[in-house]
Amino acid sequence: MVLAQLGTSISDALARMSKATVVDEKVLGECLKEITRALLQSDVRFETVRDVQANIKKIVSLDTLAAGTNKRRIIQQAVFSELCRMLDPGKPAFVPKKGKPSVVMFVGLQGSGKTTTCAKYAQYYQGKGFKPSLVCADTFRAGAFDQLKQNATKARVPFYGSYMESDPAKIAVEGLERFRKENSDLIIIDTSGRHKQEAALFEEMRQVAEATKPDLVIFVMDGSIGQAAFGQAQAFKQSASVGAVIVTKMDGHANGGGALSAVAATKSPVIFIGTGEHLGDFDVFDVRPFVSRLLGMGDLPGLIDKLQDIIPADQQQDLLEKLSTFTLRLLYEQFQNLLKMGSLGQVFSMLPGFSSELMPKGSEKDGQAKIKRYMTIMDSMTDAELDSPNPKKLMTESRTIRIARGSGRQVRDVMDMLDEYKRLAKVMGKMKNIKIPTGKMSDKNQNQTIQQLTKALPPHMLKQMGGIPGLQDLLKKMGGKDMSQMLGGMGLGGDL
Ligand SMILES: Nc1nc2c(ncn2[C@@H]2O[C@H](COP(=O)(O)OP(=O)(O)OP(=O)(O)O)[C@@H](O)[C@H]2O)c(=O)[nH]1
Repeated sequence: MVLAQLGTSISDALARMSKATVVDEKVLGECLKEITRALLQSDVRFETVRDVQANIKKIVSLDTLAAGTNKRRIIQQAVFSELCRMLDPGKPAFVPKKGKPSVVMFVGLQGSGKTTTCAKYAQYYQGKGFKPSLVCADTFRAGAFDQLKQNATKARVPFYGSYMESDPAKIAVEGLERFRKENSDLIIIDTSGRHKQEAALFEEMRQVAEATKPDLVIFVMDGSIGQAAFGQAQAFKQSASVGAVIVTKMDGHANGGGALSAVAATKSPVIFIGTGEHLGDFDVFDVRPFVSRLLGMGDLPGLIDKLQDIIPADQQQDLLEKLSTFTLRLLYEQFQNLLKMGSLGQVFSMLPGFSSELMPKGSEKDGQAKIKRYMTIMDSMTDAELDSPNPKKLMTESRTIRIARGSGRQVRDVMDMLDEYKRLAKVMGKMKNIKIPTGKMSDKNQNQTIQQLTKALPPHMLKQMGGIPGLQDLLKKMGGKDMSQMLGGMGLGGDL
């Protein structure tokens, strides 16, 4: 089962339970059965699923819950915290520090996505202000150096390698020396892979590690192997003092839930997940926000991070000002920003309860197609239409027919697009006035902000965010961010 489906199945089970008039043992039992089934279908190990189920039952002892307690909320929280526990090995990994030279060595089987991931990792840290560099110590696979070179060039990161030298440890040391001289603060070493775990691979890894003394060894693993991840992660951990894991190909048909929980069971921290072939298809793996997204509860801090990567800081203010008149052109620009982000689903899934109409879970491709369709329609509009503060009013029958013809779509499609715009503009209008005070918030400030948010947010979104306690939690996490900046950056505050 693809991860998005796992999340949907679990949230569906919780939603069905929420609809029951009374939550009794039978309703709880049904809900747990569905959750168990979803986890097993996602290839999570049987023992883990059994523990999750037992722990939820332990937390939610219906008999002992006082009358009047919100049983649904307690069950939801229990599911949330059990999923977090399942994925959290409770051990943080080494984190490179800017300006302080670190060496990170990548290991993994052939085809796991190691070389691609080295470049993604370099690009990620470059975006955080580091000076990364890449060394190709893979002398086993012909073409490995060229591939790394290509990726490094794309990421604009300096690289080192050799077509002639056959000793990987020697190349690694030469690369280290070169980049230390150039003041790189994050030297990333890509090593050879093999088709299977074998002595020669481990011996080579040992030699490279001995010669370069890495601060961190990252094991890269293909997420589609599901439960088999347990054995693989265990073997690498023992042979190469692996300090962290990156699970790749979490975008495809991967039994990602299985791989992640299996890795966590070896007590190895997963630090990133690969979600596609492009360099930007790379997400920090942080258990709580991840589970939150999985259950459709959103990950706003993650979203802010992603947005800040995409919309340069100097354009954010500009965007805010433009927001005061939310025109179709602005919506068009925001769609462009979204498409630039590569996998749209990643971004949308970070929005709490984001419109099931525009971007249903598991159907991100359809959502993307819809956005492109809307953009084609807007391409057939005149400047006056795009810049109008009230395009619906402007839209006569003849204009609508002209736009439909021009874009090769039906009149109905044009109307759909305008409805979507209206819906987004309405929420945007409410959002832009909400200011979250910077710095530490006083209780009074926090209460005021919560009151504003409660009024502005659509009721179902508020519910999905966990009501007022959920908002309080969110504000704490956000510190001093401005709500309109956060949502406005998307141009899509809409039926979030
Ligand atoms: N869909 C998807 N494909 C990925 C991801 N990461 C890597 N790939 C693809 O997986 C294939 C193998 O990736 P490589 O980076 O060449 O693998 P490698 O582990 O370095 O292979 P060796 O150098 O032979 O050991 C390539 O086609 C990548 O584009 C990911 O997160 N998602």
